[in-house]
Amino acid sequence: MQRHMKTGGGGSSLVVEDVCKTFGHGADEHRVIEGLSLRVDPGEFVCVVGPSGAGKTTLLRCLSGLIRPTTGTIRYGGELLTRPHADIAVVFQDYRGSLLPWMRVRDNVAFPLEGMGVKRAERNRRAEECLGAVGLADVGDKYPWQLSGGMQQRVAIARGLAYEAPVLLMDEPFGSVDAQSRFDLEDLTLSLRASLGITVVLVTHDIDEAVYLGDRVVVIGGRPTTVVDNLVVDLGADRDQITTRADHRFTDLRTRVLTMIREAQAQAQGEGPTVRSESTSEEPAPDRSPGDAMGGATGGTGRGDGPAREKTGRAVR
Ligand SMILES: Nc1ncnc2c1ncn2[C@@H]1O[C@H](COP(=O)(O)OP(=O)(O)OP(=O)(O)O)[C@@H](O)[C@H]1O
Repeated sequence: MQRHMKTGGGGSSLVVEDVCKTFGHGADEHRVIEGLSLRVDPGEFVCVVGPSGAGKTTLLRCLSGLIRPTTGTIRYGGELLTRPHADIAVVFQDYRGSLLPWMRVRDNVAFPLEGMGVKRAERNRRAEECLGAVGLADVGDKYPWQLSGGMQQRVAIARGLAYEAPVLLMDEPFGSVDAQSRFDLEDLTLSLRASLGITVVLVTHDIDEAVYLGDRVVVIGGRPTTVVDNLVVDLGADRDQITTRADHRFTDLRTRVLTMIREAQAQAQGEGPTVRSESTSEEPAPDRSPGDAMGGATGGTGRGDGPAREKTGRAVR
């Protein structure tokens, strides 16, 4: 792996505090997210799961600075995030919509750097380096349509890495590829994270994927959406598609997350119990630190350093 690639490590903390996001106005107003708080510390790998339409992409777009919350704040390194930040790169959902078919692969990877004022020689150097990092050192001269779906998604990841940003946001990045490519891309992401020390926030529909990849799994849901739970994944740093997925701790966590999502779905449909997050309570318990109240990893990032436990935000009935 390209250990000399620059990323600046995991950057700074991302802190989401009491965020609401509403679309539309008047009769068309739709409050998607309400009172959502979350903290991601440098170097963490946090997966966000929730029912379809819960607002996962909306949350990620807020974290990227592409859209702003209606109320509440998002801070990066203590500073209010009001626009895209050089430290935060995004890999979008569908490579087919994000790669430009008339551009060679190398130019696709280098393209966003042009707008950042990076000189051509440096753009090409970074593109080649990032293509090497995703195992595509020899395809720079090809066009995206000459590559398989899995390879195209690797190109999209290489483009995210080319920013050399310490924080990588990924929106359902493997949703469009076949199952085997998905496993390969998951392992690629884990090894990039380990070698570059970056912070990753990944949104996925796939609960198994979230548990396999994450140091933490943040479950969102409800109506409007908030944080339902925040689970530490105690599976250690070395994960393997066969043995990790067969581990009883993996299956236990998957069952817990799936149960919570089903409850959140039922509640959103007006059938189930009210699911309310302690971590997003307007009045955090007095014995909690602000970090705890925000669903953060205060007292450790939870990277395989203890038994699976709910840090904050337990579902309460
Ligand atoms: N720009 C927008 N204008 C109006 N409504 C929007 C906009 N973006 C998202 N929404 C609405 O916000 C809600 C959440 O959408 P979002 O795509 O964030 O959910 P999601 O959890 O990512 O969904 P999925 O899992 O199906 O991809 C949906 O009801 C969607 O229609």
